[in-house]
Amino acid sequence: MKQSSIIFVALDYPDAAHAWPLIHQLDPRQCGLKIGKELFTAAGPEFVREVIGLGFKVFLDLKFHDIPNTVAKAVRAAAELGVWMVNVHASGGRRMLEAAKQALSDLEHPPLLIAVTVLTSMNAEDLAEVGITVTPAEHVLHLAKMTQAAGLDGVVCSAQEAAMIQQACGKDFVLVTPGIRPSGSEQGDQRRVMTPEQAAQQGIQVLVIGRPITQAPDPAAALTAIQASLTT
Ligand SMILES: O=c1ccn([C@@H]2O[C@H](COP(=O)(O)O)[C@@H](O)[C@H]2O)c(=O)[nH]1
Repeated sequence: MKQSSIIFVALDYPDAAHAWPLIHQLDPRQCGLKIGKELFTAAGPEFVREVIGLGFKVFLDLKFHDIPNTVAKAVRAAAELGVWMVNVHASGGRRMLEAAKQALSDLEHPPLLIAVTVLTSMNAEDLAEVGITVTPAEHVLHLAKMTQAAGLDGVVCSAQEAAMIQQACGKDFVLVTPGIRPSGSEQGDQRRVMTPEQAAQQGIQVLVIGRPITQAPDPAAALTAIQASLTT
C-alpha cells in the first residue's frame, strides 16, 4: 500500500505579518509549514519557534550550500530551533553532506536532514548553462545516491523523478517534492512539475506547495481542495 503524502505549505511571504492570517486558518494535524529564505530572513528564528509552539511541523528550507564546517554549524543551529526537517544542497559535495550529518549525530531527536538534488525550476538547458550536460534525471539520480551514501534521510527532487529514486534508494528514503501544480494552475518559474494527485500516487512522503495555495483567493480553501483531491 502507498503511504500517504503530507503537504507542506510554502510560506513564501515577505514577513510574519503577511504569513499569520493563513497560519491561523491551518490545522497542524493537516499540514506542515515550509519556511524559506524570504520569510526567515525577514522574520528570523523567533518566528520559527512561535510556529513550532503552535504544534506545526516546520521544514526550514534554507538550502545550506557552503564549506563543510559552515554547513555543519548551520544545520546544528536549525536543529536547535526544533525544526522537523532541514536541508542542504547535495552539490556541496560528499564531505559537506557527511559533515552536516555528523553535526546532528548526538541529538536524541534530530530533524530529518535532506539534500536538494536539482532545483525543480531547472530543465536540461539550465543545467547545460552551468556545465552539467547530462539530463536532469541522470544528475538527480547521481546526487540522490551520493546523498544516501552520506547517511542523509532523503532528497528534494521533482515528483517526475520519484519512481526512479525509489527504485535506486528504496521506499524509506524520504522524497520531498516541490514543483507541484494542480491542473490548470500557473507553472510560473517551475520546470519539472507534476499534479498533486499524480505525486501522491507515487508514494512521495512530502509535497511542497506554495503559490497554488498562497496566491489563491482563499488559500485555506485551496489547501482543503488539494487535500481532498489526494484521497479521491
Ligand atoms: O527544487 C526546489 C527546492 C525548493 N523549492 C521551494 O519550494 C517552494 C515551491 O513553491 P511554489 O510556489 O509551489 O512553486 C518554494 O518555496 C521554493 O523555494 C522549489 O520550488 N524547488
